Amino acid sequence: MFLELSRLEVRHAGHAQAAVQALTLALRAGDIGVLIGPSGCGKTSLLRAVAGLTPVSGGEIRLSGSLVGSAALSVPPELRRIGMVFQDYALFPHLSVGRNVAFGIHRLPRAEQAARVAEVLRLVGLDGCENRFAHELSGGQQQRVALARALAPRPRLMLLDEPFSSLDVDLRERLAHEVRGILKAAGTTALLVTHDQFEAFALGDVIGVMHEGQLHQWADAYTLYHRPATRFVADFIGHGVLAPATLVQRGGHVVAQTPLGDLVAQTPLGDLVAQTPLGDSVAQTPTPLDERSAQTSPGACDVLLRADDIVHDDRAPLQAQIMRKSFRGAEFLYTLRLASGQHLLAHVPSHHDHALGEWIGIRAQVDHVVTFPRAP
Ligand SMILES: Nc1ncnc2c1ncn2[C@@H]1O[C@H](COP(=O)(O)OP(=O)(O)OP(=O)(O)O)[C@@H](O)[C@H]1O
Repeated sequence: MFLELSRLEVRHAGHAQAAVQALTLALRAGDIGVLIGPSGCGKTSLLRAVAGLTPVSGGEIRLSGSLVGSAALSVPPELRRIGMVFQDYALFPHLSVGRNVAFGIHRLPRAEQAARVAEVLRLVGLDGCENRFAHELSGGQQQRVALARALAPRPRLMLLDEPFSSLDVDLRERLAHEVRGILKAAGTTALLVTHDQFEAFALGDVIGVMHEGQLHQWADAYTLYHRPATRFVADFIGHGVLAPATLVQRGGHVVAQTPLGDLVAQTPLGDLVAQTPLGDSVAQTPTPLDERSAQTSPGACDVLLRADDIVHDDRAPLQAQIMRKSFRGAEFLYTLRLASGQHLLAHVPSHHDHALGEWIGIRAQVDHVVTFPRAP
């Protein structure tokens, strides 16, 4: 592993609670890790600790196997060979693009500097822009210059803190894909912070969901979405609701009795099978992390029903009333209410444009049945 954080703790003066608490993760060389979570969950504190800009109060940070940060030892930021890109790109507006990019390599001989500047500008798709001024460039171009500047000294790790948040939505998504391509082409290991899950999905090989200083899950996007390890991850990633259900033993199976009918587990502690009108499909339960995690033993539980799990079907006997709808281009996100009062979310193709208050037929088509202990 290239970057290893073991039980990392970061405390800020005047705060009783640590901003980062006993956080452990590992990132392989060449991989892009993304940290995501609500405002104040400790993402920036973690990134700054890795950079050496904020002291570590407990645990360890290792780069390539060497200890660079702990409560007892802190390798200065300039010796960690880490490149950083921030939200506001912080370019020098009165300097040319070339001089901005050369900022971190001014000790190199001039010819080498110029060659490296040209090389990284080519990498970010701005070849030949050396003599333009930073203030003449668009926001997206400026952010690519910031990336080129951070890459120029050949850092062994890149840290990016909300690098796209000052850009408009369209540009953000395009740039997220571009930046992934650039980091991969440069072969750089990177850790990026964002609060936007689409950005995280577009960029990350591995994604960490943080909440109140703790890492709830560190996994690829598919696993986070389909096998959330905690209620918080289930709620934070994607659209869905946690609905009350009861797990009962029936035959050799555990059955989740849900507001949308029975979902059947193959074995008491094994994978779950969703019985759907299209046939049974095998689903997996999350890997339990701790007491907040998946429930597969009989009793009251909450089952995760994603907006994609609820299918609108005029012939379905189960009816739900449309409480709210938001147009998302190809589909609507409907907020529905069952006669029991239970709310659900459903993605429905946008040609099914029903009125608010209308009752529509729905059924469950659950590929991954995920259950958690009932909330107190
Ligand atoms: N320099 C500081 N001094 C004191 N407290 C701080 C400092 N920086 C952050 N904190 C506190 O630490 C906690 C985590 O903040 P942090 O900025 O790491 O979160 P974040 O997830 O990056 O948030 P955001 O998405 O809003 O940037 C917050 O409670 C914050 O108030």
